[in-house]
Amino acid sequence: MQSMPAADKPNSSNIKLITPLPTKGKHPNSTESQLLLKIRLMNRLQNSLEVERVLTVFFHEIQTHVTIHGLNYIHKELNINVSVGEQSHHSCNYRLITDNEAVGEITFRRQQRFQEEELAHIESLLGCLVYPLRNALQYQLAVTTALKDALTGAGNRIAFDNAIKRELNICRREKQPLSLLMIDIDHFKNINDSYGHPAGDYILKKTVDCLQYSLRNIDMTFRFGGEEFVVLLSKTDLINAELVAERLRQNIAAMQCHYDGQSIPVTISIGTAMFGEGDSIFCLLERADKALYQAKNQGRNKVCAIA
Ligand SMILES: Nc1nc2c(ncn2[C@@H]2O[C@H](COP(=O)(O)OP(=O)(O)OP(=O)(O)O)[C@@H](O)[C@H]2O)c(=O)[nH]1
Repeated sequence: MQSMPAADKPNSSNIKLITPLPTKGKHPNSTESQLLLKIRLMNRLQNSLEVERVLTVFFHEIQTHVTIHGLNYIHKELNINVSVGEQSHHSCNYRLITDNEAVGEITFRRQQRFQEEELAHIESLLGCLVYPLRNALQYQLAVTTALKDALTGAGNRIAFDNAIKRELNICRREKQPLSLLMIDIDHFKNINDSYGHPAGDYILKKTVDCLQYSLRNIDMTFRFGGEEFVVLLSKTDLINAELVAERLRQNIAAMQCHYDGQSIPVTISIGTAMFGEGDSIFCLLERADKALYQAKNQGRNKVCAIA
């Protein structure tokens, strides 16, 4: 593990020093007690493959040796940001690297300034965190990848099946509306035929980027098949779903797509449906599909809804 040393702010008094583990008659800072402490910590850290859980365990364990009020962890590439405890005035941060692999950045916060002895203790305990954290990151990456469409980055069918079950439960329990958009790129075969398959792939990616950019963070986009996508709009009734669908339609039509020096016009058709009482997932999808069929029949680049 390599670490980037702390950047701390001006001191205040009343510094709480490290409280080592009680040991049987030995000096707490002896190598043996340090080793036991690390073994215990590593055992605890290896109990989970969830990044947040690993960090929470580390936060609670480290607290018994060094006073820490808050911990923040960031992995930019994986878009992970975890905070445990409270924000405080003084901080020290470390960049974690193992086997040439970046494992993110961790910041410890507290109200009093960190002392050199404490920083050394934190650094030595961080050595126990790096591998369990790396394993948790790899697990999270594997799970996320398994639920994504490799080409576009949208959720795949497995992700959709999971999401719709979860959203339906929430919608029933909280008596909130739930709407679904079935989206299809118009004349996509012509795009492939006229500009080539790689251009078609590029359009699929651009379309998903534009859909996601145009939606709220909580809305979910899934690739259903070839050039067909589904958007789940939680807590959204049919009227608002139509407004969202119309915004998506307009944004896609205004999207600039250039491939190999050629400009490619793209439009989508959208079928909209809302989950009703006693509805099944199958019925909801069927209504959205019917609405999409109507949009195609009405000349494409259209939004249709079925209540
Ligand atoms: N480039 C590319 N093309 C794909 C992919 N998956 C499916 N397709 C193509 O998408 C096209 C879909 O064509 P159709 O189902 O006839 O639909 P369409 O041409 O969009 O016509 P309408 O939906 O009626 O407007 C087919 O030519 C498929 O080969 C993919 O991952 N990449």
